[in-house]
Amino acid sequence: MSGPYSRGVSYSPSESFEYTALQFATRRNSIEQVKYLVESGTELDTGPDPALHLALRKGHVNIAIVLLEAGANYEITDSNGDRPIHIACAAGLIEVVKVLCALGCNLEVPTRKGLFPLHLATKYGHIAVVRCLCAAGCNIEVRNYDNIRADITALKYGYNDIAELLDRLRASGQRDHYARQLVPTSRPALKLSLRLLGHSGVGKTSFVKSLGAGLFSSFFRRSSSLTSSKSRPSSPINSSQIEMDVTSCQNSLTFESSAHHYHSTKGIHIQNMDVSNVGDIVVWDFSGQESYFPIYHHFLRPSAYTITAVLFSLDEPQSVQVQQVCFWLNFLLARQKADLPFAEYGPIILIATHIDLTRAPKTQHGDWVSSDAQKTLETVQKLLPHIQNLMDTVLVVDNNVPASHAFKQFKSILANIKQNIVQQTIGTWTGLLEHSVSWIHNLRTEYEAFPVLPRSLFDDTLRNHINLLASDEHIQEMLNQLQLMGEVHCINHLVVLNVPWLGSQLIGELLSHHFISHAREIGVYTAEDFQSSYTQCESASVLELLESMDLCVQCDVDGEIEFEFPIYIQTETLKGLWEPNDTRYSSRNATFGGLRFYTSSGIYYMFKAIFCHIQLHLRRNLLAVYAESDSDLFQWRSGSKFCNLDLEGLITLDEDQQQGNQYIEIKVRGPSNSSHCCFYFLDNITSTVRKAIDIVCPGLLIETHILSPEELKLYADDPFCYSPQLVTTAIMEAESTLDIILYNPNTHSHETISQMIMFDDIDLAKHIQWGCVLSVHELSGPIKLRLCGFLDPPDPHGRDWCLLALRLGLCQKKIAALISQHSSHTMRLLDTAKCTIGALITSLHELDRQDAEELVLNCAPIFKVILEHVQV
Ligand SMILES: Nc1nc2c(ncn2[C@@H]2O[C@H](COP(=O)(O)OP(=O)(O)OP(=O)(O)O)[C@@H](O)[C@H]2O)c(=O)[nH]1
Repeated sequence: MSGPYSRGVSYSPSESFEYTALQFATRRNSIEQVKYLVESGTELDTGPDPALHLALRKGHVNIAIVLLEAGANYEITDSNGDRPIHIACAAGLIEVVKVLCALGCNLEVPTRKGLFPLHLATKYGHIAVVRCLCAAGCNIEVRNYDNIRADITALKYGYNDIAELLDRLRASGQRDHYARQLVPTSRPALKLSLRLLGHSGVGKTSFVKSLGAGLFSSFFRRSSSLTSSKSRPSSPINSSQIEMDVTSCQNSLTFESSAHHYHSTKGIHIQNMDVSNVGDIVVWDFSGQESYFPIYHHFLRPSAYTITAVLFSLDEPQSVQVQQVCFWLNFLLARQKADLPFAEYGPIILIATHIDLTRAPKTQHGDWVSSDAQKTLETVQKLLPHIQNLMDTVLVVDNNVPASHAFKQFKSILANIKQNIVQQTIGTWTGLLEHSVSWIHNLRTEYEAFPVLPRSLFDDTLRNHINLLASDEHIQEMLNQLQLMGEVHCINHLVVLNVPWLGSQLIGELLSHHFISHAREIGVYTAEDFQSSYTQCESASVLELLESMDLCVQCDVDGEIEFEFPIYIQTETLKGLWEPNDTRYSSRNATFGGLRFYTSSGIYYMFKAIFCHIQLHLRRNLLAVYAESDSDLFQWRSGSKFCNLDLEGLITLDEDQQQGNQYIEIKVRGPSNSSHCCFYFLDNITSTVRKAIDIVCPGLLIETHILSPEELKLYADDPFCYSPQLVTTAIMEAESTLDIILYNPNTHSHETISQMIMFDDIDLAKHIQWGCVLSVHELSGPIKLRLCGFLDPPDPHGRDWCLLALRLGLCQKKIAALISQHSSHTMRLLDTAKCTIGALITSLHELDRQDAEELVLNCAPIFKVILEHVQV
């Protein structure tokens, strides 16, 4: 064995001993077998080299932990005279050291050579292990058989950081204090967050002001509103355009910024607020202005400690209210991974504002009654049945009357939520967290000009000022808590110390309509150019932060460093980008192919906020994958052209006038006999686009439609799109996939599946796996979530998850095991069922669940590309 095992604790396993099944399984790293043997009660500590020691020698951490949890003896030595703690410390197996310390293992025993666990960790430079041992109370004064302390060992082997740590621990005499700080207390760590979403002008900021208003200021707000009510903003939705039937796919959501007569929120306004009867909460007021949407995903992660309020104005027609609410619920859902337990997503409440501008009646107690608000809630519930955490109540407010019953009701809802989740937070509050809150406060002053620290500097500073023994995990856990409390915001390797500054000053300015309209048309800046446009902070630091937020990408253009900001690109479509008369692609055998991404029905206007991220990832892809080859990427507003040798790809954001929805189109073309290259080229672009969508909107449902290659070749303005439902149904019904032909109503001709997907090269079939033969486990989280919405509620004819489970071949016992109070039955079924997507579609069809069947047909992958090692 190489590495520290052989050097640190020299080891020669006893040859004469015959291994047990457990030892064999351990050596082979077969965790399943180890678990099986442990569960069947096998002897754990047999022989001179017990399984636990063997696992550690081999570095099989998971097996070692299984054995420890099963009760393996951790205080015995192996044939070499080493205990598990010796082997783990020498090898730096921090996870095992943590478990051993938690079990109370003896840390003051030397190896045969007289090295203590602390000496071993020190000798091999494992500072995390040293911290863990010190926090667990090991003796830092202990000397080995040569009378040498561990800090001297550290110096001898060149680990000055460890030597300094041990020195400081000895000098400060604070070791016990540090250790105590890391222990969770029974104090709840809860600080509720309130997020407000909604179109511009619906009254989010006014709601927050009223929520925070005391009795005296309530009077003031009321009287000032009476004088200002005439200056209510014109709605950002042009009502005259809107004649929407919410059941149809036509829609008219618009975000055109009108000249507001009020002070519209810039970016995200984040503030701490002390709400009477609730306590401290953090309020996140998200501006309704569209230019800020591209960064909201950073701040809309799921959290059980957050309530999200979606506001709408009763002054709008009801169809517009429904459409706006659906937009924001879909917006939120799209930005949250769909695979967490329901309890991880905080509740969502609808708030109807501007009731005072309607003719709604009041009760005798002076409370408003609005059947419109109730109708909007009910319609939304019907349209989006899968949103499980939408509260069954809608609050009706006149934002100018903070003392009204509605605000009291909202406060009591907040207090209830807080009460319900307070138990979950027990065990998260530590002395480290407590000290950090005030420390960060001071740090903010120190870094006032630019309150951002790289994570490594943050960790070092925290250890130097607060706790020398805090491990990376302690700090991570503490940062998670601080982030929930709105004290910091972590983006990749950066820690932002002042979150309100990030939301309002930085983002609020750089993504404001004003800044964007004055930005450079081509969206490219050098650091100096950027500095002259944004003078508030030093440009290098800001650019680093913006790059980690995926707002810009750094490029080296002939030795000069430039930053491309897709969000600022305003250049209109370049002429001559996709010329039919380009001779390379005009021969009869030239190759064409493409597809469109649509959002699933009922979800509108999601792509605009994502498209700048797609452009950013296309640039990164070019730099990472195609840097060496003859490639180029041209980008303009709503489009990119990617060229590699003779292949060309066009990626655009377009709007379907008929459907009233946006889509992303990707098409590629190549010269004669380039099918193979085109196929992988298209796959590379498609994967890059999907990656960007998944990063921004991991919960978004996407449909992939295939464009008619024949019409692409003819440069048709609006080529026919074969829907995923059409293609997958044909694949499932066909005897042989390659025989499939589909009718194109535009050209009145037929196209084969090979033409549509494989650039007419049948050989490529071996690089494809059809979607219907993939396992159901490959269905994306959002599809599964929708299926839960369809199949969880009991069906009057029994056509729900239960019958589906029967059809998928599960026995009664297994079906009974799917029933759970805490998670969706359908989700559990989809996670356990061992069947293909095709079998699921067939079963749903047989069950006559057209809704669920269509969903899977439309959103499941049509095919998956098996990647080759050598690509274009
Ligand atoms: N009459 C009446 N006016 C309201 C009500 N709520 C808000 N307003 C007015 O509507 C205007 C816009 O309100 P804001 O609270 O700033 O809107 P917002 O949702 O924060 O808008 P953005 O910051 O642009 O996203 C202001 O002039 C408010 O005084 C309400 O319930 N009744």
